[in-house]
Amino acid sequence: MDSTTKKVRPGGASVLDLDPKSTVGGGVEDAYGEDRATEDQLVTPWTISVASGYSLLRDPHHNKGLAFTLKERDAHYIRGLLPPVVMSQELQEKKLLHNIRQYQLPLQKYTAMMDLAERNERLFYKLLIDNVEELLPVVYTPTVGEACQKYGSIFQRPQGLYISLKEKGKILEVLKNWPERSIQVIVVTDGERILGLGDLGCQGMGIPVGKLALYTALGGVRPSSCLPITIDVGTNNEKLLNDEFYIGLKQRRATGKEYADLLEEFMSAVKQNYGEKVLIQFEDFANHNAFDLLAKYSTTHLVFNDDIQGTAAVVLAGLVGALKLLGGTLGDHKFLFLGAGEAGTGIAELIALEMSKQTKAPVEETRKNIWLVDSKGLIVSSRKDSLQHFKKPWAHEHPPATTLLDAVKAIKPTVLIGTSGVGSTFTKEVVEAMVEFNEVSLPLSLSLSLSLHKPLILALSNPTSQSECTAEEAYKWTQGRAIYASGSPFDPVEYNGKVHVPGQANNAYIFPGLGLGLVISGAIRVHDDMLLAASEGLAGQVTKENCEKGLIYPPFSNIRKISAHIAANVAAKAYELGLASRLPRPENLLKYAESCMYTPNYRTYR
Ligand SMILES: NC(=O)C1=CN([C@@H]2O[C@H](COP(=O)(O)OP(=O)(O)OC[C@H]3O[C@@H](n4cnc5c(N)ncnc54)[C@H](OP(=O)(O)O)[C@@H]3O)[C@@H](O)[C@H]2O)C=CC1
Ligand SMILES: CC(=O)C(=O)O
Ligand SMILES: [Mg+2]
Repeated sequence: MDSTTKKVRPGGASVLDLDPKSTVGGGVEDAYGEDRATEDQLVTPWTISVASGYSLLRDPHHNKGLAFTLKERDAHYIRGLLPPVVMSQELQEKKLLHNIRQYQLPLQKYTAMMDLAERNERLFYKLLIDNVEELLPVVYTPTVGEACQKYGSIFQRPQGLYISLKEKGKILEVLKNWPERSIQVIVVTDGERILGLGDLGCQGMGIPVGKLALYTALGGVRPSSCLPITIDVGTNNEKLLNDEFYIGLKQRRATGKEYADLLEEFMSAVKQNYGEKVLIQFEDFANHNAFDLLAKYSTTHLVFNDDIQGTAAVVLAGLVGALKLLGGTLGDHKFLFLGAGEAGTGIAELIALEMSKQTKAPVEETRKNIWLVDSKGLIVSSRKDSLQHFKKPWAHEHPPATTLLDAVKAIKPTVLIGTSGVGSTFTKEVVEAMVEFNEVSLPLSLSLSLSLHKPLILALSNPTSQSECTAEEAYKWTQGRAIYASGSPFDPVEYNGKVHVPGQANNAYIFPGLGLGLVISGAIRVHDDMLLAASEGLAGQVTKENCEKGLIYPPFSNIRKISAHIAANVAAKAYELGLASRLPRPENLLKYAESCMYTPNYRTYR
């Protein structure tokens, strides 16, 4: 396509014919009823291209395949380009689901879904939304992990923007090459810590693509306003460096000033190109960059780190859900983490903050109920000098413990949380120890003494291969007593005649609704209280019926409703804090959030 030419469809309609119906993103509906950028946003070299005929069938944003009516086929020059049948979107969906179910391998299903997204965007989202529990594991964890590992060989077409060291000095130009102008959410990775799979370099692109698919499907953010970006500063993955088919820069990772300068140019270019209300979600950066980037840009940009903050909000909501089963308050519990990186310390800090709000005790006090273990053992004060800054607040006075089992025996936690990225680390001995002392130590109130027989075990590491223990192991080793949730999904487990349904503690519950709330309120900064608001929004959706089934999270099948509640809570907090720029404040934020959500049903083309 000639990007400098305004395209006019054969019928004569051009961008000037558009019906200027305003939308949340400040866009308008185009001649097909799709949301596009307004004319004043269309600074050269962008134009709106209005496809018709053959090219319309190849435009995933507008293509409806066999669902084009005969009238539409005439009006848009596609009669004869399709077989004669006209099929409803529902029937197309049924056919595709049937096809996808025929594939044996998850990666085949993933590829089929991605092909569909590239062919017919609305059908992709309809299929995903209507079958979210079945298809989430296909487009997201665990399959997206395998897709990233094989990303170079799977994909023919780019699904996002690649910004490498070669683009230094030209990042603004690169952003302008993206065909959509009205961007509201960017998910960016540098591929250094992809799930628990390590450094996958440029192949990490599967993660921003997957996360943004969930922004749309789960949170209702328009697909055209989502932009996946991978920053390629090299990779330290020897296998990739030696792979002749590797798609990224074949050099070791840039660090220090070179890295910081590229990121600085990127962040400035984003703000310059899209304004200050574009949300930038940092995803799967290694912790030696993640904390610094968040600290540096959270005062100047609308940024959040999903691994540190989104995960924290989802886990806090799960704990509130678990308290409905266990009784007591957060302060009655003792938490032990395996893994003291982004997820571990992020969750720990939000729990401490919430406890501090509840008890009015200083956060330095509430942190004392929370303990973390890293690759060198329990984090204690005698290690303080050699600890990274994000671990230091957790270095309590205590004798050292080298193994997790020793730490569990010493600390006697009621809640065990895995955020290490290493699979099978919650061994039988560790899990049995959790049961043992939860039975014998009844230190707290009488109301808790009975319920503490249920240890809470969260194995958050992704993908499934890195899970600290499986659902089956957790239920078996605790004789069915554990309350268990994992980062990647597990099937229900039957133990001693009872079916146990594991929860999925994944930040996918939070970021789509959080992002929607930020977008609809025109928030200019992310504040910790918004994370608490998001977490409350999720926890509030756990019903009595869920509790009776032992669930600490509501089912993903309700996720659009859940996201709307999270968005409303986050937006309300943004207004309360004076960080919302969309004025006047809508009176009913829940209704407003719902009304803003993208729905993938086909539109009738004029
Ligand atoms: N469920 C969800 O929603 C989410 C899950 N995650 C998952 O959590 C995992 C960790 O992510 P993240 O926190 O960002 O990673 P980080 O690299 O920031 O942290 C990993 C931590 O685990 C520790 N660790 C590594 N190996 C061991 C070991 N054998 N024994 C004890 N500790 C160990 C590391 O120790 P040291 O510091 O000494 O190196 C580090 O503290 C990943 O698998 C990721 O997929 C992440 C975000 C969200
Ligand atoms: C879920 C997620 O963000 C992670 O595993 O990194
Ligand atoms: Mg992540």
